[in-house]
Amino acid sequence: MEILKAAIPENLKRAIADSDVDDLGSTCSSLHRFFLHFHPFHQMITELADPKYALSGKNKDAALKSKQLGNQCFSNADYAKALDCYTQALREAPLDTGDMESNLVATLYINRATVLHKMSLLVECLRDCTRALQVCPSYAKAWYRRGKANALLGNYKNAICDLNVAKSVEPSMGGRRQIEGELKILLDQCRSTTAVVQIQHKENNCNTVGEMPHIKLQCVSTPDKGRGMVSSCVISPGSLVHVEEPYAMIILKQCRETHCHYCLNDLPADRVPCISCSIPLYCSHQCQTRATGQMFKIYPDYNGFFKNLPSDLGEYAAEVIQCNDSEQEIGDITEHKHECQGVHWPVVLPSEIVLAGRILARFLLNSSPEDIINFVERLELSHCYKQLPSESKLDSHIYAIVLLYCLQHSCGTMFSIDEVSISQVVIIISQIKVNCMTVVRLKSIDAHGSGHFGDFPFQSGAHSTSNVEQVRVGKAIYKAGSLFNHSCQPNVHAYFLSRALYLRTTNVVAAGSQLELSYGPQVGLWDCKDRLNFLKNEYAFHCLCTGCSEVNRSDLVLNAFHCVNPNCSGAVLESRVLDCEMQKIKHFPIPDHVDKNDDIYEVCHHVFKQNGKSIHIQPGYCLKCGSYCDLESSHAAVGKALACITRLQDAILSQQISSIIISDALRSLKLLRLNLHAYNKLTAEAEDSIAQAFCLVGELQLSLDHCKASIQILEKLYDTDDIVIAYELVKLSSIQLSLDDGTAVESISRIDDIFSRYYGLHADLVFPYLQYLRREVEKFSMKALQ
Ligand SMILES: C[S@@+](CC[C@H](N)C(=O)[O-])C[C@H]1O[C@@H](n2cnc3c(N)ncnc32)[C@H](O)[C@@H]1O
Repeated sequence: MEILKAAIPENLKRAIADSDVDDLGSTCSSLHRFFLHFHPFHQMITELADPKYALSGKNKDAALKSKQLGNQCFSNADYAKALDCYTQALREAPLDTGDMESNLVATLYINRATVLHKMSLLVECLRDCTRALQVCPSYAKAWYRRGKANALLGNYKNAICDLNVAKSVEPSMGGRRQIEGELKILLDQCRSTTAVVQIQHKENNCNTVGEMPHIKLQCVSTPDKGRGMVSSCVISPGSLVHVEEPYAMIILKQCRETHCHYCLNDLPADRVPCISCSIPLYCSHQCQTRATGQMFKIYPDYNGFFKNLPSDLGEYAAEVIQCNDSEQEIGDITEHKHECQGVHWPVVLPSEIVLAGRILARFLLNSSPEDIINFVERLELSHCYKQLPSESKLDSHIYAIVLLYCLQHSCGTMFSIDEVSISQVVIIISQIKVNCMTVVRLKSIDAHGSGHFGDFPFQSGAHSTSNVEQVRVGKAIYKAGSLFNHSCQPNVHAYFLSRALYLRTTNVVAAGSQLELSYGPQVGLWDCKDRLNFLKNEYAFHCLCTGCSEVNRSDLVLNAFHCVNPNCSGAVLESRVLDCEMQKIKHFPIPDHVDKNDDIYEVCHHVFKQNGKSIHIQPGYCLKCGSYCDLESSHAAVGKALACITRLQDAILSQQISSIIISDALRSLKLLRLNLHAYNKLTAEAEDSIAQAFCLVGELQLSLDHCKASIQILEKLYDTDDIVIAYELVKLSSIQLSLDDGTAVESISRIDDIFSRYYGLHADLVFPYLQYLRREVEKFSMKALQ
């Protein structure tokens, strides 16, 4: 890409840098003309899109090599490695090798099932057996392995059926005898138990709870933020106001090996590869089918096989093999289909560009190629082309042309590549910048660094804090979701279940007020200046929300220094923050109305003694008492203290905490408290690190004290019932539980309240750790009763 960029003539680069939407026809056709005569461009497109260079295609030899490696690892009892090798082999193996009796894919599924069995992952083992049977229904070993897994799961009747089918299709006498022996044992076990009988064939399913929004929202035009969403009635906190499936979605590159490429949930151990290329991995055949439109089925007619079995067994076998097929519904998304030939471009191009390709492919699915002229208009998304920096305008021109050529190779000649189609894609790329949502998942992670999405991170009594982390897993365009504007003091919370976007109110929303979510920055997270810069760089707009236009305490104190007067609670600001805050202070409506108990009065009373618009304050002067503070020496002291805290954080990461490092950190904390405002976020972060360190060395009471100190500061920066506080309370409660401290009950009840307001009925699905916390509360109640 850099070669292309460097070769573009300067005057063309300038024209693109200065261009507005109306100029796109001319800039796009000039750049296109230039590339058509530039040999490296054609070479690049060939390497990206020609199936001849498809290194990510299926490859039987590579699959056999990976299989052999897997067999070696299995013999050495290295099951984790064997699992990886067989999965890799499944990624590489072509499905239809023509040989139904010893189909490579079926063999690989059974090899992997054997490993999963050894690892005690029986449900996963069962699913792999079923997959092997879907490719090769007469595979005796697969029925046998399935029977063994079902028996261990207590599904005795199914296990008996599996082994009976295995016996019917097993060609060797010795094999049949072995199965008979197993059957005898099973029949005895079955007689002595009243086991639950259930055909265990279900694939992984995407979790959802069927809650639907009941409130009707309207899209209105606003004077300062364009279109926005409002409700005509009052909405109470915790109400679900919007649910939507994405128009297009893409997994982030760093999650390709860990999350399903369709639903973005965690990949299970029995992950399923794409049928036609070696790139995506899915959590189930259901997701794979929805992403590619290809059914996992090569056996055209199972009936011949079923007919040879006794009728009851035939019915059973049919149900096992065909169950997933009947549940398949292929929507019109199939977003990987046009990328699925093992060619390079979907792997190499940035995620946003591949997402633009998915949007275009979906549009073309329901429209004729000439409609490309209306592509942007029909999508009805706002864009920011004019506001983009020069470099981004050039990049979007280059990527639009490259993407269109790649798509043309992959989809056939469905549209002509000219100034119209190129400028439409340039705008789509700028629409993605403004409208794309980052899909995140909550993860609980313990202080030792091991992460858990679904499980509970530690056993009660272990010394560990449990942190909540948000992990970015994908990017998506939600057409209606894009109509919600941003606020740094949002009244709506966005979260994702599988692919769906859920929006829930967190506060009371008055009738006619806008429903606004946060695009990332929030009051309490960063100060106003940082939020404005972030939104300008990432989304190309100047934020006009209440948080950025009206004075609030959090922005005044988050990065503030301490007044020289030790008893004064006033904030002292450096020029970077003061410039931004002064604008807000000058427009603060009625200073007389600031109540003495008001939290703003607490930190900047002096300012309001001055006269409205003529207010003048210098950096370094206390906003409450007017005293001067030498910020240079404060900066030096804070810098030294922070270096010590960073050393502590490194020691936590490498688990090399010494008493010297902790003592240094405690001295640094004192320095921070002396020099920084009492609600400065850096102090909260230092308190938090010290709490973690004390926890790791088993000093739980000290850990608890510092964790509480950190939360007390954060409660001043955020609302006390903000979700961020709930995440911090998760840490606090984990320490309280380790100490067997009954106040954990109060923390957990606060966590529960906040989570149900932010996630409603989905709280346990989004963060399963809550169930563990509630069980601990029950234990406390039981103890109290004894
Ligand atoms: C995802 S769109 C939201 C819907 C948009 N207002 C529309 O008319 O389509 C994001 C765009 O809305 C506008 N916007 C959203 N929140 C804003 C805010 N807090 N301040 C100013 N403009 C905002 C900006 O133009 C931004 O690029």
